[in-house]
Amino acid sequence: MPYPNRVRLIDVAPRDGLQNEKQPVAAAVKIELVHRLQAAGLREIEVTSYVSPKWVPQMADNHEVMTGITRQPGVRYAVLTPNMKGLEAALADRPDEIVVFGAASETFSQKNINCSIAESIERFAPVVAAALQAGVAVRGAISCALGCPYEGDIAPERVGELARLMKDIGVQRVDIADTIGVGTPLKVQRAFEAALAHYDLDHVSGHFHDTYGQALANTLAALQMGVWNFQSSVAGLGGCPYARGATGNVATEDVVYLLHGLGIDTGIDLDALVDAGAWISAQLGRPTGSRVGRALLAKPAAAAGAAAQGH
Ligand SMILES: CC(C)(COP(=O)([O-])OP(=O)([O-])OC[C@H]1O[C@@H](n2cnc3c(N)ncnc32)[C@H](O)[C@@H]1OP(=O)([O-])[O-])[C@@H](O)C(=O)NCCC(=O)NCCSC(=O)C[C@@](C)(O)CC(=O)[O-]
Repeated sequence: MPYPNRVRLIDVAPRDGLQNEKQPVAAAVKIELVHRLQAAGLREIEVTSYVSPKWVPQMADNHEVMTGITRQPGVRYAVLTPNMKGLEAALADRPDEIVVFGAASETFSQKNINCSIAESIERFAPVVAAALQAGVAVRGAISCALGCPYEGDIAPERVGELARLMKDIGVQRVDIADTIGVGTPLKVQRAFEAALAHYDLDHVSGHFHDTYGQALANTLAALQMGVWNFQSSVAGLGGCPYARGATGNVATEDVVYLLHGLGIDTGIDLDALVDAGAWISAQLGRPTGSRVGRALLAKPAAAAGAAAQGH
């Protein structure tokens, strides 16, 4: 299959990227990060999550962040909601999309949201119905789709089964999430084949962590299947607090460089994105986790500009 002509990227840094930070990150910094991402051309941003602050204290400022951003027309702002309590608080802050997050692994489901997979679907059903009723789009994350920190290998059938359950309760699109970055292209292919039995190509996306350095190869494998929606995190920030050993998401800068090199349109200004990645990394007191970011920041301006165009 030829590569898609365009790819839609969802930057998850403000949520997935910052939920795992040991140090507190001010709401003003999160808001500024969202502004920088939208200025760089991101049209979908995962802003925060409405989860229990006892479980993830880093997202306790969800209301402040969601109400503090200056929204740009054409940008979709998404938030995570695990239950009705989260949904009710989220709806008051007017997200464009909510994300329910399940897992293809029973153990991870218990560790992350304190219930079984079957219970999670029961819990999500009224959340999905109420969001759709309110005119808010619904996405579903299938965590541990390519492997689990507690159970090891995950059979593609389990990904397909969760996709089916999500489809049945009205989830409009699903993310195939490699929570701990153990996937390889063959696993990606099998997991997507399983999900594509229930969702079409326009309604599946890839969410790859880069723990084993496979995330770009996995992105390419999904692209070769026609997948054109991906999640990534500027500066490679990220990780799940309930996934032992998980490191950052693939860096948005690295994915954009790959895509532009393939001649695929993203609508993203790579230089502005690299600046955003350098800025948030400076706020966190460390260098950017993006290889492309590091390379372009080290180059003289003219050469960096050419590289940004994929030459
Ligand atoms: C789902 C629960 C709440 C169950 O947790 P629980 O302890 O079973 O829930 P509960 O209903 O018994 O409530 C416990 C307390 O939390 C409160 N509470 C309950 N719900 C909420 C809420 N929505 N907002 C605010 N507060 C809430 C509730 O009011 C109560 O407060 P108390 O009475 O003790 O004072 C908990 O397990 C939880 O919040 N988990 C979230 C974990 C999380 O955010 N993980 C990271 C995101 S997933 C991820 O990163 C993976 C992903 C998506 O990126 C894809 C990938 O890479 O794989």
